[in-house]
Amino acid sequence: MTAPALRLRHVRKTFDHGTTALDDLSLTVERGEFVSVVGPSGCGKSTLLRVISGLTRPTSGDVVCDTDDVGFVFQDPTLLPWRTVRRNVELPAELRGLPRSERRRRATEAIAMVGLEEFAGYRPRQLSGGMRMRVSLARALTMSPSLFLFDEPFGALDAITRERLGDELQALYAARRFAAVFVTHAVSEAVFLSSRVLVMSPRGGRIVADVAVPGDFPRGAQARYASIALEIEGHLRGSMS
Ligand SMILES: Nc1ncnc2c1ncn2[C@@H]1O[C@H](COP(=O)(O)OP(=O)(O)OP(=O)(O)O)[C@@H](O)[C@H]1O
Repeated sequence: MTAPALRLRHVRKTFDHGTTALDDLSLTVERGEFVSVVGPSGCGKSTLLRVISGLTRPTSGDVVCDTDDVGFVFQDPTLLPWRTVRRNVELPAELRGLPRSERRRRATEAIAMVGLEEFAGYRPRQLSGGMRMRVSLARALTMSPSLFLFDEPFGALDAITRERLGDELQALYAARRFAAVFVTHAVSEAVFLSSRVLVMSPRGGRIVADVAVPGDFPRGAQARYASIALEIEGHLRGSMS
């Protein structure tokens, strides 16, 4: 049996002033599994991603994750403004010391995957918000990580761009089958993209529901409105009452 992409066992994170952001949280994400995490603001979603990535140490519990094989995509695309699209996308390969020809090959492939071939020579300020997010996605794709961590990646975009990027991300997932932990406030987005949706409680950072989403990938647009979304909304409301 292959090892899962990620395993958390009884993870607790309590900050110095006493807030418990994660409380006895256990989670396994299998290879190739796309898991979304929804929950109200302040429930611990970002802390969960920080603990998984090793940026924050848990107060107790274990995290098993190969952090060298993880790609990050945040709400803020965090591009270097003085670099072109191509040079931004090349950055992870450059940091790993890959030869120039290999960096270029990987960047070309990743830029094509997000449909930005014509913009490879542009600087970030010349791009729209959606295009900058595509660059951020391409940058994460260059090292072909087996696990992606997404922190509200489409949260700052307008509704149409958000949907389009959701479609593109799903097409990438259908082709590459990486594992993912995708944090979002949007239940319809979570249902559309995921094989499983976790609902976190507003206080105390616990998982209160773990809902499998049926349906093969790629899915049609109507999958955003599947009845399972109502069930998840119900869990969310229940956790907040
Ligand atoms: N570095 C920190 N020091 C102290 N408290 C923190 C720190 N980071 C987060 N917290 C607290 O932990 C709790 C969970 O925060 P977290 O940012 O993980 O929530 P979230 O679900 O990602 O919120 P949002 O959806 O608004 O981004 C909050 O009460 C927050 O105030």
